[in-house]
Amino acid sequence: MPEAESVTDPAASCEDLVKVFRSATGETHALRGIGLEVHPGALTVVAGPSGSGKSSLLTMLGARDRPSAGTLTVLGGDIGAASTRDLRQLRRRRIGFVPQRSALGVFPHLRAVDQLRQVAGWRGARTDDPADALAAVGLGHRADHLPLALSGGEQQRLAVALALAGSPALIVADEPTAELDHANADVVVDALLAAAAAGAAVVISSHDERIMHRADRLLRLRHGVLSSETTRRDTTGVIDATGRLQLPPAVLDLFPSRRVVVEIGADGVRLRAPEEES
Ligand SMILES: Nc1ncnc2c1ncn2[C@@H]1O[C@H](COP(=O)(O)OP(=O)(O)OP(=O)(O)O)[C@@H](O)[C@H]1O
Repeated sequence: MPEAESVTDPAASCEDLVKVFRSATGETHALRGIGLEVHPGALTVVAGPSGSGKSSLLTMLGARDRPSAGTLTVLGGDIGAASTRDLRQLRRRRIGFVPQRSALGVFPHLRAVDQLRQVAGWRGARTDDPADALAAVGLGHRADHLPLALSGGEQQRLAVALALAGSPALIVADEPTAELDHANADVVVDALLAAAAAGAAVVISSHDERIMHRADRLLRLRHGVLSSETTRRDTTGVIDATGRLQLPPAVLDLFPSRRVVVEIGADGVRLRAPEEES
């Protein structure tokens, strides 16, 4: 897989990204044409109601699934075109991933400290101190434990430590604080922000407003499309490839009849509800 990206390139980007799941009972369109970029040095949070497509999107950004249509580039590689072997290498060496069921993100038969050594080794970082990595997620006292001896929240924090081990270029975590209390959620977000500050591109999904407030960039999904993008400076609606405009939820509330008058003037474009005086 070509790895021609430069330091200023997005770590991951997609255009018109579509994911359709097919089963005996029919098709589910989980993602309906998404365009976005994930940047190094920033924490991007993906939010949205249950079923809006967060896991489907993160699974693909983590190079664990291929698009049904559209383009997806991760760390310079075209995910739709890459061989299974190339994808496996990319994931192992350069992407830290925390699955939604975090127990699936740990190795059941290895002590916590040995798991960290193993993963850091894959990423060419054999000098990393596993004790530091465990301490960073508040698990310093669990180094010699097997996952079975850890609580659900501790397993989730171990999965985060493994995703961070060896400083991968891209870290993708699907609801990495879902099983944690506020204090431990803050510890995990601190660790993810530290990785971003060190240059990684970090993208996580979350339902937690407190975590959304800590994001450098907040992307909201609705019914498989991107509905808004909020940075520390502003909130923008999203126009898809066919020209449909997705308004941020707070703005949508201003259009109760779901109709909009578009006025084009010398100063720019104004959107108003038909009920509103022009
Ligand atoms: N493997 C699959 N096979 C069939 N349908 C699927 C599959 N995975 C997800 N879906 C469907 O795709 C849609 C999006 O699911 P996804 O898990 O991406 O949403 P989500 O926003 O992560 O939801 P949650 O917050 O509940 O985890 C849902 O309608 C879901 O039922």
